[in-house]
Amino acid sequence: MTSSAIEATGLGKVFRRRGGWALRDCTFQLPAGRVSALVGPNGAGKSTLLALAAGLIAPSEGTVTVLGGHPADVRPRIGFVSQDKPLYPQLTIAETLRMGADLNPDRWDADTAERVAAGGGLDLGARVRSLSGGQRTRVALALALAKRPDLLLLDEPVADLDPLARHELMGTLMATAAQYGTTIVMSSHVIAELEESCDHLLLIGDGRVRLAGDIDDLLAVHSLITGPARETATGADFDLAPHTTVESRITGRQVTALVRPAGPLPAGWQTNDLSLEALLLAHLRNPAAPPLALGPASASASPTSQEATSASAIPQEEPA
Ligand SMILES: Nc1ncnc2c1ncn2[C@@H]1O[C@H](COP(=O)(O)OP(=O)(O)OP(=O)(O)O)[C@@H](O)[C@H]1O
Repeated sequence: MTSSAIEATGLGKVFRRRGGWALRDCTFQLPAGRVSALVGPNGAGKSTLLALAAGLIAPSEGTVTVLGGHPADVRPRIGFVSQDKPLYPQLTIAETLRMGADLNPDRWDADTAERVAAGGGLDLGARVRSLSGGQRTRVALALALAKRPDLLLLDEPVADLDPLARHELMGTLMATAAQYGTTIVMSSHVIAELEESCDHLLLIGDGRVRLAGDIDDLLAVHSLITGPARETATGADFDLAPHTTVESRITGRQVTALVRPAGPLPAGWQTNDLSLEALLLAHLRNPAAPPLALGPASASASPTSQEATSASAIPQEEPA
């Protein structure tokens, strides 16, 4: 069975001044040694979730266990790159890296720190305050990677990098994960990027878990289907019961739908290729679609497409 790097139970966070829940009733497990994508619309609670896992803020309710312990106790084993990448503006890059080495004497990888920071032609003597947003990101990633963390939490890590830097640093991240078995959890709005690098998904919306599981398993339990609409006195219609419909659209006499099949599809319906992007966009467009969390059992044993169409392959479907 896959062990968990992050395990949350009923996790919630409310920021008192505003009074609203940034995160509510989140229960999920993110597997160790894998690369997980954290996705959700603006304000969904992704940064809040990563800050809770990094031990920077405390939950208002529920618990989060990280690397088997309390986040604050395992902080030396966590690398965290937050969205605002806080660095000391008056220090040079070289001084920043020295500070990283001083703070992490037992784990520091000076070669990695210099290689990542100096990539893209950056002068290590430059002051942090003179750096562009993307250059600061490079320094923040150098600090996080040089710590040789067991868990890397990255909040939109490449959003402000140019295409070459993005390619280079994503390659470095993936190589690190492969070489050291580092668990990576990264939030991003760029689905194509996540599709290339991640094998596990956590989609949150409105502070709650909407979709969780191995990406291959999640794709296997959904089908993008097209079929004929019925002519009725009031217009075109269709009935996809007993399948769970995430999204449907009628164009002329044809219906296109993303469903979680609960058995064989109706005669005359075709199944089309489903990409991660199509799966995510359909869930993002339909926040009322029933949430689905595939547990670790399905992560270690991917369902075949036939098993995936049976109700038993959809273990934790909940009402919307
Ligand atoms: N320090 C804070 N004080 C008050 N409210 C906060 C604070 N941090 C976050 N929030 C609120 O919590 C909710 C979730 O915010 P969060 O930054 O976690 O979302 P996000 O998914 O990371 O969004 P984005 O994709 O825009 O970065 C939002 O409504 C936000 O306004």
